[in-house]
Amino acid sequence: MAGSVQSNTIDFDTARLQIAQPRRRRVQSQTPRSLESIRQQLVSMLQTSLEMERLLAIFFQELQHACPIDALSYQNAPVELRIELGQRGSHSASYRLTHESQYLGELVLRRQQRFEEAELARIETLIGALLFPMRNALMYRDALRSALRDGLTGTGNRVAMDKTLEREVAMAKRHQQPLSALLIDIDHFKNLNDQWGHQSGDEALRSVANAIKSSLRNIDMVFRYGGEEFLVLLTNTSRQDALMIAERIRQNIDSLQFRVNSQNIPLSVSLGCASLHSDENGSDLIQRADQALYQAKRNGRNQVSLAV
Ligand SMILES: Nc1nc2c(ncn2[C@@H]2O[C@H](COP(=O)(O)OP(=O)(O)OP(=O)(O)O)[C@@H](O)[C@H]2O)c(=O)[nH]1
Repeated sequence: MAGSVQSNTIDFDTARLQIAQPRRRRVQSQTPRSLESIRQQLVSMLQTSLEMERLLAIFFQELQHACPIDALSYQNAPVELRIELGQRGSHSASYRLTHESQYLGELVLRRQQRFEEAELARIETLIGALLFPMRNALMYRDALRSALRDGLTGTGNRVAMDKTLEREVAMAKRHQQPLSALLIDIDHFKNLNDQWGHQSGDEALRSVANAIKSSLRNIDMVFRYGGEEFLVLLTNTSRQDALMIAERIRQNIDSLQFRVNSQNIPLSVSLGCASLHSDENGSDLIQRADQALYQAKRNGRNQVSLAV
């Protein structure tokens, strides 16, 4: 049987009205009491978290009492958020969620059977309860991300780095998986600043950060370690593989076309590469990567050095 798509837009202010007047006629003729009690239960459960993943899991679970669905997917491309719950179904109901001019994302509910009109009305009432917590979760996520991000390059900042390093070292030890670190430092960056100005230096930092990010898998993590230094954490990556990745980053930056006033400015980086030993902690790992980086600089720059 062919699937169907039913699309709707849910606006925050409309939803607010809906919450203020929950006994809408079209819903009342169905099962007003039970729907209202499901909604109240949902509202109180949604107050327990500011995490979008958790909110949608609660919504998915509570929605089943009002209208069985097989899958829920949420996507908010501008904030790079995508959450999938359950199995896919051939029929779907889509909702574009907004608050005034703020876009809150797209919600798609799927199941094997077609959605009835009365079911859509129940779903819409419950989505109304989801919008306030969803807006708060997006604000919380945004605040959290800015607190952990370097404003200039969009990479993780030192706070994020310290937290992640500790977590990844613990995970690597628990699962007995390799963990590698790359310390990357731009060569002769002071000259670039002195010759072309601080703003061009900032541009170069952004270009290098982007080149590092695009040389990696999504799960690898990039942090701004200092002024013109970056740290990359490579989960489940052996020493040999880390060396290969380091070399790829070096080449990608070496071949960057970085221009100031239509003049080509050569950019290169030196890299120190280290893999976690079983008896060391995160700062030991970084220290060995730093020593290797120092060696790469001493050996003439624009190269990778592997820690012992
Ligand atoms: N434009 C810009 N420059 C920065 C920033 N943070 C640090 N720097 C500069 O980065 C330069 C680092 O210089 P050095 O540590 O001497 O290193 P280098 O010139 O890259 O030399 P080597 O690392 O030995 O190749 C300094 O001039 C800092 O002022 C920043 O956010 N923006």
